[in-house]
Amino acid sequence: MAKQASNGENHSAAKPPPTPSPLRFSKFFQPNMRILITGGAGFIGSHLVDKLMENEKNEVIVADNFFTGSKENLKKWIGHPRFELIRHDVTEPLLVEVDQIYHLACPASPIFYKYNPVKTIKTNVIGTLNMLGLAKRVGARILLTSTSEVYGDPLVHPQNESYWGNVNPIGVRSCYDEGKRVAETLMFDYHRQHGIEIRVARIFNTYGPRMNIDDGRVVSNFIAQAVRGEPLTVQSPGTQTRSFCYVSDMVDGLIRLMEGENTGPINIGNPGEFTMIELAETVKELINPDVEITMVENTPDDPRQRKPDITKANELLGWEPKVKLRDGLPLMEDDFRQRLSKPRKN
Ligand SMILES: NC(=O)c1ccc[n+]([C@@H]2O[C@H](COP(=O)([O-])OP(=O)(O)OC[C@H]3O[C@@H](n4cnc5c(N)ncnc54)[C@H](O)[C@@H]3O)[C@@H](O)[C@H]2O)c1
Ligand SMILES: O=C(O)[C@H]1O[C@H](OP(=O)(O)OP(=O)(O)OC[C@H]2O[C@@H](n3ccc(=O)[nH]c3=O)[C@H](O)[C@@H]2O)[C@H](O)[C@@H](O)[C@@H]1O
Repeated sequence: MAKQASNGENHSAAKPPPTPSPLRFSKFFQPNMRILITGGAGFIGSHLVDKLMENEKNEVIVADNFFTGSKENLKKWIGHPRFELIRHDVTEPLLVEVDQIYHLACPASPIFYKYNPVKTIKTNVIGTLNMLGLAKRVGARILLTSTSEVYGDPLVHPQNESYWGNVNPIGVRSCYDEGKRVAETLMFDYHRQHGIEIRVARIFNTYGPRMNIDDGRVVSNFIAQAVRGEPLTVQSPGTQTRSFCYVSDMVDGLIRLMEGENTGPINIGNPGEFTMIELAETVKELINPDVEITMVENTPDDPRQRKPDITKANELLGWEPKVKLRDGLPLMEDDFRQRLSKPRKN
């Protein structure tokens, strides 16, 4: 019987996990790990694919509906014998035989998740139910990429995993933050009721190459604006804070969580905290000192502060972020300059 993971709380009612797929016992079985990544054509997902494909024992299957992701992000793997790409919407059931599921599928930028909020809810709830059903059928371990948005506009700072959050259930962000909260509930109910091996990561603002140029999130907006020579749009009041994690650190944390023995939820993020004005000033200094910083209107329910307490990730996964914001921004600038055809002036 597989060892039960722990989040430090009492889940003694958890049933043992179902036995793995009979294919694992077939005489043709290769000792490879077959891994499904939903949302693998997106920003974080495609970096996760790159890292998992480095291990020759891994076979990777990506299922993505290309709403915010693209084949371009995966072009180096298309045609590779250990890689498969499926156009699939997770709100529909998926029948594949896998050992692990990284469940990332969900639009992440506020402009995209608010574009079709009902679809965002369906993706979080029905999509997560479908992936849990798949995990149950084949005995796979499943990791959900939840979010710091489950803490809402937090009244506890920095946020640790035991904080239950301050979320508006009927606001314009609810499709995403309440959707992820239900997704977490489903994960733990499948764990307790069916013995599914689960992992829940609460990801804090992540940035890096391959973010959509017009993604709408703050780091990609400021870098695209600086490279184009346009004003950096700080949404008022500009004193709101975020903590930014470079994508390679994030991928390392997600893999450690999947491979470790703890269910989570575990915060994965970089505790370096910046106001949006500080971020704009840093981008201006590093990328284009000639651009202006302009104040624009904000959107409703924007969290006023956000910073992860990563004690748990540190103690349970031996994880901490390595890339500082000042080192990560130039790496992202290179990628944006290339895609925008705006080389550096010497
Ligand atoms: N980037 C961050 O700062 C951040 C922070 C917290 C949580 N997360 C979570 O991490 C995951 C990945 O985020 P990202 O930044 O890479 O976003 P992204 O938008 O780049 O990637 C999401 C991917 O999911 C796909 N997708 C969306 N709906 C789908 C559906 N119904 N069926 C199949 N595929 C679908 C998209 O096409 C895209 O490829 C998301 O679950 C997000 O909620 C990200
Ligand atoms: O990390 C998280 O948990 C969540 O964080 C983000 O949500 P948010 O922090 O609102 O991300 P942004 O849209 O990048 O906004 C960050 C801050 O920058 C500000 N902002 C945004 C864009 C801009 O051009 N200017 C600007 O000042 C916003 O008002 C906000 O205060 C992501 O979009 C979610 O996918 C993710 O789940």
